[in-house]
Amino acid sequence: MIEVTGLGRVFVKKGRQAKRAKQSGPTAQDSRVVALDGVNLSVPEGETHGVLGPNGAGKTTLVRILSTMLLPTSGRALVAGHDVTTEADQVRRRIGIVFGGDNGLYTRITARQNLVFWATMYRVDASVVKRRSQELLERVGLADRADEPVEGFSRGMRQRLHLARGLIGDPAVLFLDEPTMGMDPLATRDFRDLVHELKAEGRTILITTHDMSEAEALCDRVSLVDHGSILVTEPTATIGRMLSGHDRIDVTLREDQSPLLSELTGLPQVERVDKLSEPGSVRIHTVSADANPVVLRWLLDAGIDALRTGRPTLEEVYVHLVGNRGLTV
Ligand SMILES: Nc1ncnc2c1ncn2[C@@H]1O[C@H](COP(=O)(O)OP(=O)(O)OP(=O)(O)O)[C@@H](O)[C@H]1O
Repeated sequence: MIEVTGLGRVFVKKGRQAKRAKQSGPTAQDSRVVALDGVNLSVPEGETHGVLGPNGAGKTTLVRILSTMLLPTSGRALVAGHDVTTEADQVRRRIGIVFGGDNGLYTRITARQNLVFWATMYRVDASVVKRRSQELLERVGLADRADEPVEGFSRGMRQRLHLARGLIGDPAVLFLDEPTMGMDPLATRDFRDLVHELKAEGRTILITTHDMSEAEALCDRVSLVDHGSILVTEPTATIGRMLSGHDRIDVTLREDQSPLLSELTGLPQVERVDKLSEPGSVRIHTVSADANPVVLRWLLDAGIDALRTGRPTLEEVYVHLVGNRGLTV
């Protein structure tokens, strides 16, 4: 549904931006910014795909190119079978875009008027505009506020209206750029439920986020992006496997077992042992998945049976590859 091959985007800083770069010293002299650098990505129909990365990684640039708002400087991207550069009109008819923040809503007019306006922009057939607007207002829980000006809406309500706006053209592909940024936990939960419903309808969804729990809750697969490149694309559920040398076992030691700690740390199959916040609990990082059975046997023989094994989480993989820049958990 989304096929990206060798996609690149270089920005050339102009005017004051370029002058500032030149003044900042020899390393900053280059006025070119490589926002995307040879990105390859394939998102099949019906998948919810997360694009994660720190500020400036290139996430928004990717979404802007895929939604035909920005031209790439190299490479190619197909969305719903159409080229974003040469068939932009065809692409636009099949996509919906939801950006976080306030862009794209007219606050002095009502929620319903916003939808009717955007329906016209999306060339939705006049005979269905009224019905579809009402359906969407109901769907996002705004039917009872539909005829109030948007300026009185909370952040969560605005974001739900954004989603309704993104759905006005009944899109096969939906782009969500930081959709729950700044929302409170309840509004976030409702918004995620809506995204689940859209996924169940078979829509393809590309979502950018800093939020690991959001990616884990919504995405079938994730791509980690940094400095304009995709570092890894993996199923969310199994991404921990890629840190194969980082399997871990959590154990809780009774007080009389604490002398075993130094023996445990000295085992050749153990990479390191970290204290956890719970008293007596430690996390054992083994040197490889193969080492786990040996360490587990040792623990059981030593009478330590309060234990849990696990793979690294998405957050741990992110921190391993990107560092903790831009992380929200
Ligand atoms: N119009 C522009 N002119 C110059 N540089 C730009 C422009 N738009 C983006 N950039 C640069 O391209 C790089 C990628 O930016 P982009 O907005 O895609 O990152 P992002 O991953 O979406 O970051 P954030 O999480 O902060 O939204 C950054 O270095 C940014 O400064």
